Amino acid sequence: MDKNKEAQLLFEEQGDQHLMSNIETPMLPQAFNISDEEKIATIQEYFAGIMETLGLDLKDDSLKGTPYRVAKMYVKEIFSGLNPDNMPSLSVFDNRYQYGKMLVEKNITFHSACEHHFLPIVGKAHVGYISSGKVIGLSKINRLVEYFGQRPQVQERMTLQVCRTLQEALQTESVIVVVEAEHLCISSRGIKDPTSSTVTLEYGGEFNDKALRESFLQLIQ
Ligand SMILES: Nc1nc2c(ncn2[C@@H]2O[C@H](COP(=O)(O)OP(=O)(O)OP(=O)(O)O)[C@@H](O)[C@H]2O)c(=O)[nH]1
Ligand SMILES: [Zn+2]
Repeated sequence: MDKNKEAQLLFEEQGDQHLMSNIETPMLPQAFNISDEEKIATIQEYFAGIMETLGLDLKDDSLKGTPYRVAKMYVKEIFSGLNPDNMPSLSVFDNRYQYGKMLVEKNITFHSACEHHFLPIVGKAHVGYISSGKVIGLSKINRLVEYFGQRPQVQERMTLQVCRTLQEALQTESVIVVVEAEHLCISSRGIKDPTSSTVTLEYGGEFNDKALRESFLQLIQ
């Protein structure tokens, strides 16, 4: 069956339920059994192939280290969020502060990469939550955004991943996440629009209330 037809039938059957439940980055199970060093060695080889195919002379002093440099950067830096070992530990503790209103961590700068073109996504995330008894170390929110950013991503999935993980850690549905970002695949190639940006949001619990959502949006302006 034609792929579009298949997707349409699935959508008619399940509404957007299947979209919401499928927020994990699609991964091969064997990926978790390969060490970082093995991944770097393999990627280095393939990347050298890409450079050679482009006609670059890998004997050149400036180019010869590039395959290793790129491989190390992929595994240890810009795609390090594919390795669950790098998931930040989210220190959550009891809310002893008697603080019951919304907490906002805003303007969290992050870098990611678009999974369609492997070009940078650069943006800011804004996160709010209302404690149901648990609070989280502030920097852990920034670390979580960074972790999910360090993967090939689509912005919609990243937004949901941050929101769901915080909801689980804080044991409350009352979390809101707004992500605004520039996609270099839009600004620097293809349509080459340097002024547009992409905004996504996800929320639950008390943020289903329009007035509360609006006061969050006002705070992040
Ligand atoms: N929904 C969504 N789309 C994205 C994201 N990042 C990039 N894209 C889009 O993914 C699409 C891939 O489209 P294709 O037609 O397969 O690729 P392409 O020929 O390079 O498309 P152009 O970018 O229009 O030149 C493009 O429209 C991108 O703008 C994202 O985070 N979310
Ligand atoms: Zn892209």
